[in-house]
Amino acid sequence: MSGRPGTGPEASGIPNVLSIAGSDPSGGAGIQADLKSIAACGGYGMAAITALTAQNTRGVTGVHTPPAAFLTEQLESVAADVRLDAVKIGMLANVEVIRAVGAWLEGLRAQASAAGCGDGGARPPAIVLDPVLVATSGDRLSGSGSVAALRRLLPLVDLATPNLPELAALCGRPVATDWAGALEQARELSAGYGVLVLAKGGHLAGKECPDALVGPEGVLLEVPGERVDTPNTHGTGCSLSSALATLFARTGDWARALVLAKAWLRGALEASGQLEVGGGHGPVHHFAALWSGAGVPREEASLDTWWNGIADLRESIDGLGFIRQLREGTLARADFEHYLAQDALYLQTYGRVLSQASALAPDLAAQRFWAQSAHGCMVSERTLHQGRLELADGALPAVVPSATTTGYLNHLQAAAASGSYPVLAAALLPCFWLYRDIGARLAAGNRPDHPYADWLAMYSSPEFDEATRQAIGWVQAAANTARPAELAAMRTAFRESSRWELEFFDQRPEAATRAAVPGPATAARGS
Ligand SMILES: Nc1ncnc2c1ncn2[C@@H]1O[C@H](COP(=O)(O)OP(=O)(O)O)[C@@H](O)[C@H]1O
Ligand SMILES: Cc1ncc(COP(=O)(O)OP(=O)(O)O)c(N)n1
Repeated sequence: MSGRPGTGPEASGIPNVLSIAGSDPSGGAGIQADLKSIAACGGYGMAAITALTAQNTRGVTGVHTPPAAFLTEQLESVAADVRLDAVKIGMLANVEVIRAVGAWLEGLRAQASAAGCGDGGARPPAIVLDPVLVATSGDRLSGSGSVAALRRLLPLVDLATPNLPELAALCGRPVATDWAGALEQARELSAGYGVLVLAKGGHLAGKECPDALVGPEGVLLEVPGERVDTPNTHGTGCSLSSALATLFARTGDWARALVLAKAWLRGALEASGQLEVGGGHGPVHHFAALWSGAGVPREEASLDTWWNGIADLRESIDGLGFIRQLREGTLARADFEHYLAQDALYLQTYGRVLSQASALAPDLAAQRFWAQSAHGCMVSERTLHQGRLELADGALPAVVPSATTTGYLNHLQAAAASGSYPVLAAALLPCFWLYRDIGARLAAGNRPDHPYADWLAMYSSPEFDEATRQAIGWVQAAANTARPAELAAMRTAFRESSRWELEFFDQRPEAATRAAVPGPATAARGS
């Protein structure tokens, strides 16, 4: 999913990104949203205005469209002077305007091929088309005949980002009612017009909000996402498409740009309540991350990137006989009890380390989260283990910690001893995230007569899901403001804990017997 070779900013590393879009005077959508998004994502933003709208967070009351020839004049003026690394196209109010943009794009292409693209000559910018037809409020933003004209624009762009109604209109089909239907329409559009398509889940019903890059053969990358519970979704399409254009210009890869843009937009949606703008669908908080000190989206600070970076370990965990047998309910009781005994030993020290994260936390809310997690670990999970292992309250299983249990706990205690809250939080996260991930798949095999039904239910419960979501949020917040060396240490700690999780699931009873070496974990357990 890389772009054309060489596309991207020159020496400064700051790409020049042009938005060709309408004006939203309330600032949440159109060129205003685009310029904020481009700046928030690390680009230099420019805007050629296609139309003036009179609108606010409740709706659109008027549209004024200047002559298409004047748009062409704006585009030619900017392009004659400024190197364009990416272009985002938004609201094009009528067929004449769409044709003017199409003619300008063809001119750019012709210039690039005449100059010998790739040989040090002018390169065409990456083009993102957000085919705006109707605003969130339901008001039309493009006139009749626009759909056919937009279809002719598609082969001239690199990526199209229609929402579900726009996708359906471009395909000439009814609006998709589920994600599978949306992906199929996106594939059809991609194959029909030779363009990469971003299928967007914003208009789906339900708590999931996925997006997917789709090519002529089907899905290239799907990025899942939970729906943020907010009315402030005005301009999400404009913001995402300009963020994508900017981040593609910075990374040269659509998949990497999407992962970063989606995480950034999520933060902007979550922080939208901090703004007090209008009484309808308010804007997202484009600068939430920037103003919090996190800076522009960085791949190395994105937890989605970390998660993708442990795909090999996750695959290995999924492939373990232990996990398969646990799901099927065929795991031998002795094996399960061995695992539980080691887990009980692990959790006692893990609870202490969670308490240390609370002690190191930078603010009261984070302090409370880690303290509650320590409490949850010590009470609920120990209760489950004690019940299954038939232990008296507070008693530990009469086994020695395995080399794996000891090694994992040593790693966590070393993170705590480093005194760095971000590093410790990162080290603690896989025990939430990997369990939630595995728990969701294990839960699919759960049934009332499953021998380990209560255990499977705990790790797929809404409470554990929520705790994991919050843990991810706290670690992401810490990563956002971490300096490069600390960020690298966080990522190493996260991967190392994930590797220990794999080993923990893979340990065998005989390995534990061999490895009865008391280490620091044992000492901590006894105190
Ligand atoms: N409530 C929400 N929570 C999380 N992401 C959302 C939410 N609403 C929209 N999005 C995301 O915003 C982007 C724009 O989506 P969509 O609403 O489908 O397009 P448009 O704004 O063009 O109508 C997509 O990445 C989508 O997943
Ligand atoms: C001037 C202008 N352009 C585009 C839109 C539609 O914006 P979009 O990002 O698709 O967001 P929604 O408002 O539909 O969520 C607009 N309203 N005004």
